[in-house]
Amino acid sequence: MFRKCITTLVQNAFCSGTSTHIIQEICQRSIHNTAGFVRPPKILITGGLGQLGTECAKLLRTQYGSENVILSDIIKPNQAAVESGPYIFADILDFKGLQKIVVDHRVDWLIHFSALLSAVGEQNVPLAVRVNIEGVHNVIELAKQYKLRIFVPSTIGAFGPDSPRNPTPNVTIQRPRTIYGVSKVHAELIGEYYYHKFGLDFRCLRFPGVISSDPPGGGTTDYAVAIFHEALRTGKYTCYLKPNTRLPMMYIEDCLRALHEFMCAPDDKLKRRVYNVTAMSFTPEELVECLSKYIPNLHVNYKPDNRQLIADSWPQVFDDSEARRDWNWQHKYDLNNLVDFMVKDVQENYINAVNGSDTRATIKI
Ligand SMILES: NC(=O)C1=CN([C@@H]2O[C@H](COP(=O)(O)OP(=O)(O)OC[C@H]3O[C@@H](n4cnc5c(N)ncnc54)[C@H](O)[C@@H]3O)[C@@H](O)[C@H]2O)C=CC1
Ligand SMILES: CC(=O)[C@H](N)C(=O)O
Repeated sequence: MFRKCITTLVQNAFCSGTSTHIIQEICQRSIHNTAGFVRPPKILITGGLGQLGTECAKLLRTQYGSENVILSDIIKPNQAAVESGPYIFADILDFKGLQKIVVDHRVDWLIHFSALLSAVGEQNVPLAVRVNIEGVHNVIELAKQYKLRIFVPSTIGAFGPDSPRNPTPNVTIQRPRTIYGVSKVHAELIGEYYYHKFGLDFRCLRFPGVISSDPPGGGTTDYAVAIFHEALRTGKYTCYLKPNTRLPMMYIEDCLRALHEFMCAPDDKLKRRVYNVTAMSFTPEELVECLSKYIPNLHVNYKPDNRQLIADSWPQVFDDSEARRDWNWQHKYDLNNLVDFMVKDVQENYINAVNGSDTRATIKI
């Protein structure tokens, strides 16, 4: 089906004189074997039951078919995850186990989401070293051996107190002070090294705080998700960052579209293997002001904890002009429509589904 579709698209594109970049894009998104057979890529997502993985699988399954996107993690999936497509156990620290999956499922693309985020990483440094550094060694080596295209996300957390913070360009001083940041700089550099040394098709985007209604995994930017759940449930929220802490952020839909567009971008468009991407920057008090339009009596107080130190060392405004220039990255969501979408999503899928009306704040939708 996909093969037919691609062939027709390519033929139509040629017949109608469609520009070569569309033909190139179609070709980038499909796999050719020696007989010229065209099929969709088989994609393995590691850490697939986390905040980004589940949504990423949904997007890629609509593009390439459910059976072509394999979700993996070390945690027990819920019913929805099992029903939505293939799910398998894969521990990122088990090289042979990963090797078997790649071979058995004839994987072409690897999207590597397994990680310990910034706040939980500080609480268990040895585990963060293993999962975030050893895990990256495993997937990079695997991708080299089996000639996979590999995506590894990096983060604003790959910068530190010596980096310029407003704006933070693509190439500048990094020197992060969290194990999470150190592990992400390591991933960026080893990926670039494998690209130059072995021709590995390594692709990496540095994401800002990603906002979705799914529970976040223990990062410094989590307040921007938690506030929706708490405020819509109780009308109150206690924020662990100071009200004026500015951080770059992005709505999940933009984040995953960036990932997909970047994975499909023709190689000759990419001047780097690692790009900054972002959509907006805001502070907790700016988010609260926006959210107050939906929850007029919203009460937020501020009790900064050790995540404040981390946030104070991160970029405030992220410069993603190189991604915009090279592969035409464009965000869609700003603060206002992000809040609009989040309020509806959390209200419909979490609050209404779980709570009785007595515990809910008064919402104006
Ligand atoms: N969520 C965000 O705001 C941002 C995320 N990122 C990156 O995106 C990736 C995904 O992030 P999230 O989904 O938010 O993280 P998450 O914490 O929600 O999910 C990470 C997943 O990794 C899995 N994992 C842990 N140890 C593992 C192991 N030994 N083997 C296999 N899987 C294991 C966990 O079970 C979890 O499901 C991470 O690499 C993160 O650094 C980058 C920037 C921002
Ligand atoms: C920005 C990130 O990488 C993540 N959300 C975190 O706060 O650790």
